[in-house]
Amino acid sequence: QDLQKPIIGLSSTSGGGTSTSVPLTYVQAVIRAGGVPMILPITHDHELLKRMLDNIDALILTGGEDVDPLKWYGEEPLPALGGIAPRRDSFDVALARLAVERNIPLLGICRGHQVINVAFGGTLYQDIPSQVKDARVKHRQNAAANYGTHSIRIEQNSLLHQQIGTQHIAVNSFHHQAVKDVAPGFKVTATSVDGVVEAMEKTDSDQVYSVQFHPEGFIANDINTFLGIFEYLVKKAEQHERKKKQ
Ligand SMILES: N[C@@H](CCC(=O)NCCCC(=O)O)C(=O)O
Repeated sequence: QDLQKPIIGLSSTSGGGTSTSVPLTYVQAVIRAGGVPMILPITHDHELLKRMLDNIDALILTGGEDVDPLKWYGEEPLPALGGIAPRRDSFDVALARLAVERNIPLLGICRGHQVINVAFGGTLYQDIPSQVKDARVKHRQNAAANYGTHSIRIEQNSLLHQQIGTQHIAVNSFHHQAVKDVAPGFKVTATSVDGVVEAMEKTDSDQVYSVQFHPEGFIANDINTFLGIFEYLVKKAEQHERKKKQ
């Protein structure tokens, strides 16, 4: 059949409960990669959630607030924990679990990377500087999103390696939390020199993957080094769309 451009769902943030929004950089990156962006507003209505997933061909969990440690990985909040968004946590975790259950291609970015890890049983460092021994890399950069400030090393033949074609590159960095215990069924595919997890993928799937950095920040500024991360998702979304039509 004639395939239309696949619809890529983007999890939104609620702006304190009075709005639903996604940074424009995610929208621009999806369009550049050949997809149609669709913002998914936060809801706890399971029927609404399912209808949203019926109408997308892939899902991106976007960046934002810290994840509630007590609710999602059983830790008391440390003084260095940042702002949390409980309603968003529940929404994002439900989206991640339903997407995997329904074989919908899934990409997590920054917070989204961390949400995928806790959604499937992993834990987080609540604050890298106060918790990671030898934390000697600045993970909250004071530089534009289109500029890479620290390097990462990528596992050979990982999805990320296939998507961007290199095993060593500088990335942007806007986070103070990180994956600690990797969720069962996932593997680490990139790290920074201080051992912080910078990318993961599901071991029994080729369409569930996540990155701690922000590839969209480069793409929206016409730097296409990381465009392959989004183009791969769009390709998987096209396959999902084709299967839905069969
Ligand atoms: N709160 C977490 C995740 C940080 C994060 O997602 N940063 C990006 C915010 C901008 C955006 O919405 O993309 C942490 O600090 O580790």
